[in-house]
Amino acid sequence: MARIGIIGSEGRMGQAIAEVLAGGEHALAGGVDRGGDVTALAAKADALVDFSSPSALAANLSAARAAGIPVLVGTTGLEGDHHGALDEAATQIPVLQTGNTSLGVTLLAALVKKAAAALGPDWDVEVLEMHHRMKVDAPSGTALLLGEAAAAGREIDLAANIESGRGHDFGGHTGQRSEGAIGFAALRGGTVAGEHSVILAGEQERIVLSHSAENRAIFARGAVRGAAWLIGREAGRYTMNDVLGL
Ligand SMILES: NC(=O)C1=CN([C@@H]2O[C@H](COP(=O)(O)OP(=O)(O)OC[C@H]3O[C@@H](n4cnc5c(N)ncnc54)[C@H](OP(=O)(O)O)[C@@H]3O)[C@@H](O)[C@H]2O)C=CC1
Ligand SMILES: O=C(O)C1=N[C@H](C(=O)O)C[C@H](O)C1
Repeated sequence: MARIGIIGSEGRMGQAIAEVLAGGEHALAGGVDRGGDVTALAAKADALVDFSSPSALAANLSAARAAGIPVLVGTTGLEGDHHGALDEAATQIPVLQTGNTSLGVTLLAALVKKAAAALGPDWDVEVLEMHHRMKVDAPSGTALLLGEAAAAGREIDLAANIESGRGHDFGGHTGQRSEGAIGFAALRGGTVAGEHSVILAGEQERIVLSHSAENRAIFARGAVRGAAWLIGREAGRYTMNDVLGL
């Protein structure tokens, strides 16, 4: 039995993770939110899960390092310096950061990579996502993860090939699609837990690979499984593929 500490415990994901812990084999070590003492939480936990805010990441990583325990970071909207901090922390403790902890999306990313590699650059790739009205970052972490998978399949750099926000300024004339681009579109509304589609559009045919999250329990179960799996591992950066043996 592992003791899991939740950062962002009063949030939507924090509450979903606490529910999974209440009905499962691992225990809740405690939780913190904005202004809480993450160092004290880390001292009584075997692993931390962080579903809070990018601005909290540095303090959360410091607390995990000081306690010598692993951390699974599910927070999205991370930028380059956040990934630098994750790499740095991973020299000392096991770290897993992912935009989506579900089994379904982890498998979907593997399928997208395979499809993009097999179809080649003549097939245009567009990533479409929809989430609830409260979501603050776009594109979603999952959309970026799927875009990375397509880019890896094509052996190109995602950052250099992103095309997003077409028409968002209502300018009207956006120009043609850039050759080889990986496009992103984000919709927000209602209570949608998470919808993602990767559209591969070729000449006269189209493949759509999709995932629908019916509720947050799928992310919460993956987060608990991932955090427990990290305990006792060597320092380093891990992925959900490692956890699931994919
Ligand atoms: N990887 C995955 O599988 C998934 C990732 N996510 C991501 O997880 C994150 C949280 O999502 P969600 O639960 O819906 O968001 P919520 O806004 O519901 O919850 C975030 C929680 O974090 C707290 N928080 C904010 N700042 C800090 C801080 N500095 N230190 C500690 N706690 C803080 C908030 O407190 P307060 O209200 O006081 O600000 C709130 O309780 C998002 O980035 C989301 O995209 C979501 C689902 C799945
Ligand atoms: O904020 C959310 O709700 C979600 N965030 C993650 C993301 O950004 O992809 C995962 C999931 O789609 C729900």
